[in-house]
Order: sequence, then structure tokens, then C-alpha cells
Amino acid sequence: MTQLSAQDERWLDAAVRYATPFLGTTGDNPCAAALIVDPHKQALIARAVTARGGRPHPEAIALENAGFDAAGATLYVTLEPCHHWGRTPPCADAIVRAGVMRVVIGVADPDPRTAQAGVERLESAGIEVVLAEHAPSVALHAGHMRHRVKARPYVTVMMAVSPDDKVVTPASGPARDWLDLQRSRSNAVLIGAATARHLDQQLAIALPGLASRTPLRVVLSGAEGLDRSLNLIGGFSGYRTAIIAETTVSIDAPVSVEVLRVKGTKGRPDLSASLAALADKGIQNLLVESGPRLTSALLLAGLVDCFGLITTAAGDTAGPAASSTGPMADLIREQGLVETGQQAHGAHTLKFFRRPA
Ligand SMILES: NC(=O)C1=CN([C@@H]2O[C@H](COP(=O)(O)OP(=O)(O)OC[C@H]3O[C@@H](n4cnc5c(N)ncnc54)[C@H](OP(=O)(O)O)[C@@H]3O)[C@@H](O)[C@H]2O)C=CC1
Ligand SMILES: Nc1c(N[C@@H]2O[C@H](COP(=O)(O)O)[C@@H](O)[C@H]2O)[nH]c(=O)[nH]c1=O
Ligand SMILES: [Zn+2]
Repeated sequence: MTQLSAQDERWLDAAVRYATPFLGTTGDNPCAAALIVDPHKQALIARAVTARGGRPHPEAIALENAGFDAAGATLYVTLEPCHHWGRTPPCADAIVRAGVMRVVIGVADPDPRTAQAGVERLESAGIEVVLAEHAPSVALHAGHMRHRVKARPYVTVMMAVSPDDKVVTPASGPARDWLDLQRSRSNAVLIGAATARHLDQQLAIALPGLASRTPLRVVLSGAEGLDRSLNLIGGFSGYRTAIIAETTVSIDAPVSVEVLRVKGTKGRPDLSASLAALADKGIQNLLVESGPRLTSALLLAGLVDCFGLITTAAGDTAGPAASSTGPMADLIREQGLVETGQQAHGAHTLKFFRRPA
């Protein structure tokens, strides 16, 4: 791994900022960005993110936009360029053909079809390659990494509690808007059956202009099963719904709702198998917006990568304790996640905990 110069780091930071709003739009492919830069003027020549649905990859689009200006330029790319014939030709070959002199890569690609091969192809053509482990690029591609390395999505759990750690109705106001933005950058949003029954939500994105980015809505069934009386299952929202259920449980749903059957015990789907089933569908980033039981079960199974804990203002109507073992933040830490930051959203505080790499 190479140390980045301050200049290189600024360009890679810019590439990550450019790609981030497109998370959730690239299907089962990583959401990467490529910037082609004139190294003498330090000026941007062309830029691109992975196209909607995941193809073409950003290098190919940016090179086409740059035309002959790519010759002698530096390419900044958040993920190692591919070197395989998939549904598009190898980007590494296109970079060589364009006469790019230097390539700075945010993070190596673990995908077995292309890992190391992209860098080797570029170096064998005499291109100077800087392969970094740039933290924002690593974070941008966390879903891709989990998906390709562990065959499960990157799991982010969001939960709102009162100042005395009681479960509250899911957040409203600025925190709700923020949560909607996270939904738009996820490939799927998951809730448990009890939450689906209790809140009977649509799980759509309410932010103006982003409704069409509503991700796949997934309900995890328990032993009681599920039926079409729920909004998410029987309603006509136009957004996709899937149900994960143990093999023996009864599900009554229209054909438009996909039912994923996984192994389990006592009518409950096994959580690892449930995440594997979502990964099989190409889900890289999963947002969980559930109540205390499913949240604790995921935490205790070691399946949570990032936890966003919202603490609401005092006085919000509060229900039962969020965790039966003490403060929610303690349970999160006990499971190996560490606090990485804090934000204010109106009267609410949002703390982040992440699993160290
Ligand atoms: N403050 C917040 O951020 C949020 C709060 N809520 C609130 O939480 C409450 C519901 O929370 P809760 O009762 O925990 O329900 P959840 O829906 O979060 O989780 C439990 C449900 O998931 C099912 N399930 C399936 N497999 C598993 C498994 N392996 N482990 C655990 N559960 C599994 C359970 O089935 P079974 O019935 O068989 O046990 C049950 O239906 C509601 O009052 C809701 O308003 C909900 C979302 C967010
Ligand atoms: N660099 C890079 C990708 N590179 C590699 O290509 C793989 C997908 O190939 P294919 O199925 O042929 O599109 C993907 O798993 C990743 O390993 N993909 C992207 O969508 N964007 C990118 O910037
Ligand atoms: Zn490519």
C-alpha cells in the first residue's frame, strides 16, 4: 500500500464525494467514481460515476468524455479498475489505450475476477500506479467488500431511543429526513414482522424528488407468518417488497411480492442465511429499521457493521426498554462496534458506531 500525497488525497476525497449520492443506484455493482485530471494544471478534464444499474463502469465513461485529453493525464479512481471481460470490456485495457500516465486507486478490488489483475495490467504497460487504502474509498465500497468477501450485505442498523433508553416511535423531523437519505443510498431496507404489523408503514422515501429511489422493502417473518392485510404486502404502492420466511411458515402474499425461503428454527429464519439470501439477490447495502428484538438479535449474531443510534428529545412518548441488558450504547459496544462520530438533527442526537476493519 502506498502513502498518498496531499494532492492525491484531495482528488480521491473529491471522487468519493461525487460518488456518494449515487449509492443505491448501481444494482449489484460497486458505486465508484473516476476523475481524469491534468497533472500540471491540477484541473479536472472529465469525471464519471458507475452508470445506473452498474454498467458501464466509470473509467470507461470518463475516458470517453476526455477523448484525446486523457493522454498523459492522471486517473483517480475509488476502486481498482477491472481487468475481466464481463458485460463490458476491461477498464484496465481502455486506460492503457487512452495513454493515461498515472493511476491513483482508492482501494483494491476483492472481486476474484479482477483482484490484483487490474493493477498488474496497468503496471505491465508502464503506467505508474498508486494503490492506496484511502479510508473514504474503503467506506464508499464497504457494501461491495462485504458482498464479495463475506457473501452478505453491509448491514447498517438505525434505531431511535429516548434519553432514558426506551424505544420510541421511529424518528420524525430532520432525523427522519436523514434516515430517508440513507434509505435512498441502500439497496434494501429490512424490518421485522412485529414492526410491520405495529406501524404498517410503506417504507417509501418521503424526501421530494427521491421517492423513485425507494429501495427493495424486506420483511422478516416470524413464526406467525404474514399476510396481505399489511400495507407493505397487499398495498399498491408500486415499490418492490420481499418477505424472508422460514421454510415451514405460511405466507399469504400476491405474486408481485417475492418470498425468499431460508432455513431456521421454530418458524424464525436464520439471520445469517437471511443475509446470504439478500446477497444472492445482489443487495450490497442493507438498512435495518427495526425494533429492539430484531436489532438485538442481529447485534448478538455479530451481523451489524454500522449502528446509528438516535437519541430523541426528552418528553417523546417512550415504550419498553430498548435493550434488556442496560443502555443500548453498551450493548452495541459489547458487540465490538466503536463510536466513530456524532451529529445533531434538530433536537435529536445521532451517534455512529462501526465495526473496526
Ligand atoms: N425506535 C425505533 O427506531 C423503532 C421502533 N420500532 C418499534 O419497535 C416495536 C417492535 O419491535 P420488536 O417487537 O422488537 O419487533 P421487530 O419487528 O423489530 O422484531 C421482531 C420480529 O421479527 C421476527 N423475527 C424473525 N426472525 C427473527 C430472529 N431471528 N430474531 C428476532 N426476531 C425475528 C419476530 O418473529 P416472532 O414473532 O416469531 O418472534 C418478530 O415478528 C414496535 O413498537 C415499533 O413501533 C420499530 C422500528 C424502529
Ligand atoms: N471498478 C469498477 C468495477 N469493477 C469490478 O467489476 C465487477 C463487475 O463487472 P461486470 O459484471 O462486468 O460489470 C465488479 O464486481 C467489480 O469487481 N465495477 C463497477 O461497477 N464499477 C467500477 O468502477
Ligand atoms: Zn471496469
